[in-house]
Amino acid sequence: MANSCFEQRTTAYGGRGLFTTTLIPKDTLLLTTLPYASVVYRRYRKEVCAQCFSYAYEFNRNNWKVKHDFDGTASYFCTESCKDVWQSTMNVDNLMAMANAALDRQERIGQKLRRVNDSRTALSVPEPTTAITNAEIDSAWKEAEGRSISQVLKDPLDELELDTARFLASGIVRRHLEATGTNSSPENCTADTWSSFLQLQDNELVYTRAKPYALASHLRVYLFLRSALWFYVPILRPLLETSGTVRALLARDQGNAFGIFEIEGDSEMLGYAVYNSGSYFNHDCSPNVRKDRQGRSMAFYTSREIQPNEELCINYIDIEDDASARQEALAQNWFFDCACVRCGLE
Ligand SMILES: C[S@@+](CC[C@H](N)C(=O)[O-])C[C@H]1O[C@@H](n2cnc3c(N)ncnc32)[C@H](O)[C@@H]1O
Repeated sequence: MANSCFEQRTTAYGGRGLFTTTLIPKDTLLLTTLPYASVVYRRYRKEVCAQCFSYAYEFNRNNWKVKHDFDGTASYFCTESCKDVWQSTMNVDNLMAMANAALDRQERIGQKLRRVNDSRTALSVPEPTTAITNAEIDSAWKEAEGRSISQVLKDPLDELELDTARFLASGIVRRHLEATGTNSSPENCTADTWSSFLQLQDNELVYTRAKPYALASHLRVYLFLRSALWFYVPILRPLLETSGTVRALLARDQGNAFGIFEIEGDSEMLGYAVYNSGSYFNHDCSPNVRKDRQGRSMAFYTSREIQPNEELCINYIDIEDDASARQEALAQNWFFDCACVRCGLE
């Protein structure tokens, strides 16, 4: 749900931001948005509802009992109605269930191979250096695309890479449903589109320069995902034969995704999601907007009265910390120097 009391403009410090067009009272709902792509970490698969992200622990339960089983891979739900919504949105034609089962199967194959072969798959990536260029990144992806699809990685993915593969699968399925017009359910109609996803800031170069080792990891995830889905979910092949969709998802996941935290404690991170229209809120160490996860949706409210033409900002990090700790956290995890007024004054 968008609200006409604010609009997107270019900020003075670079990039786009959201600005008010009128005075907005405190506690006004500015936006409610659904994820374009998301993942519940696999270790929480039984405890977090795959549809509404409810955490069983917060309901004094060990796990959820409503299951959708496909080929030995189960998704868990807090209620039958959440399962029904998931079926009619993400799991149209059983696609998400097939993709998750294919990834689990591929993981088991990798684990078996590890027992007989301890070497790592050699990939052509540039030497880790802060001077990595777009051309070098392009050529590493091209080389990966040229690999045989049936070549199985010699070394299994780690837990983080497997969760990344699941995040990518959700984005690929969403893009497929949109492209084939199979997304007529109300949730899919209100969720953002692939073209709005592509408008998000692309952080591939800045991220690869900050964490050069991540490129090899991303290539491995692409090869794993491609061979897993190629044979078991062939309808998704057009989105996998080149790396374009996977690369676009990875480039925008970094720096735009929101953690899915438990509602009460806000300490346990259960997964993450990209909410396209929520990604235009810049960070401020004295924010005027708070975010509030409501099930699968993310809602944004004003936390004070806001004058016309003020920028609307949330906080990406803990704002109780002192200036140097805040700047360090933003540089390390978000790769930018904070341009907010508070940082300028402290
Ligand atoms: C989630 S995006 C926000 C929207 C973004 N400005 C855009 O044009 O798409 C986060 C990016 O916005 C910029 N940004 C956000 N808050 C900032 C701040 N306080 N100071 C400087 N740059 C900021 C950084 O480039 C950061 O990587």
